[in-house]
Amino acid sequence: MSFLLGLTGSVGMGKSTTLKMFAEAGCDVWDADSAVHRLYGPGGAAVAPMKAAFPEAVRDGIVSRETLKRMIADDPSILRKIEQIVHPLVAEDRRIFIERAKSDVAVCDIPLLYENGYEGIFDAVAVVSTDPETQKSRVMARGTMTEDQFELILKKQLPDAGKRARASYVIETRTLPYVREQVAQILEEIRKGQIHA
Ligand SMILES: CC(C)(COP(=O)(O)OP(=O)(O)OC[C@H]1O[C@@H](n2cnc3c(N)ncnc32)[C@H](O)[C@@H]1O)[C@@H](O)C(=O)NCCC(=O)NCCS
Ligand SMILES: Nc1ncnc2c1ncn2[C@@H]1O[C@H](COP(=O)(O)OP(=O)(O)OP(=O)(O)O)[C@@H](O)[C@H]1O
Repeated sequence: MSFLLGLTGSVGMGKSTTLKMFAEAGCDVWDADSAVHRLYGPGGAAVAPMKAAFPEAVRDGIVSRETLKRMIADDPSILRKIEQIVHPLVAEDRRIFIERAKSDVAVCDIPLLYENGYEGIFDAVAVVSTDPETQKSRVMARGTMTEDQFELILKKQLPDAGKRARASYVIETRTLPYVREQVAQILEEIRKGQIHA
């Protein structure tokens, strides 16, 4: 069985970028946003239930994130309904990954790890973090969210300080080489701990 490391952090803090570095270091990795993409895509398990709940958001057999974002902008309470449909399906996808993971350390990137109370699944949790100005400028530079959407998502998330306080490890996502260094250090620590356990 793999040592299970949870990876989280607020929107735009650098989860996906950091997860890639864990993968490059030999870890089996899984991420919730990609699972949502698969579930919304052709043949995805979320397509039928989403079509039943939000017919206008499903076209040509796929869930349109653009339409969802417009709908959420008009009525923010819709996000909660989407979550009720999507989160159990994401949890099942994650369970299968964990069951099949083969590397000594396996990493799951979950944006809402603390908000949804998933801490207990993991042996340790790493939080990616940077200052709020960098965070916002990264999200805005991506051009996929308006400022209002960013603020709405941010409000739904446990503040960065709370995440840092609960973390086993905090990864400062200042520069890419520095993140790589911290990833190597964490893996070394985990592996040492396993050997001495
Ligand atoms: C709102 C949607 C349409 C936005 O799509 P978009 O392609 O622009 O963004 P993407 O999915 O890549 O998410 C970007 C980031 O937003 C944050 N985020 C997304 N959904 C949520 C949510 N329900 N609550 C808080 N933060 C969220 C996360 O930090 C995530 O990494 C989409 O995220 C969605 O359908 N969310 C509901 C499913 C969900 O809760 N996903 C979160 C992981 S399980
Ligand atoms: N350590 C870093 N140094 C410099 N830029 C970074 C670093 N980490 C991430 N970035 C940049 O910040 C942006 C957001 O990073 P990333 O997509 O990894 O964040 P995320 O937390 O997965 O975002 P989301 O919550 O929206 O899914 C990207 O454009 C990425 O290139």
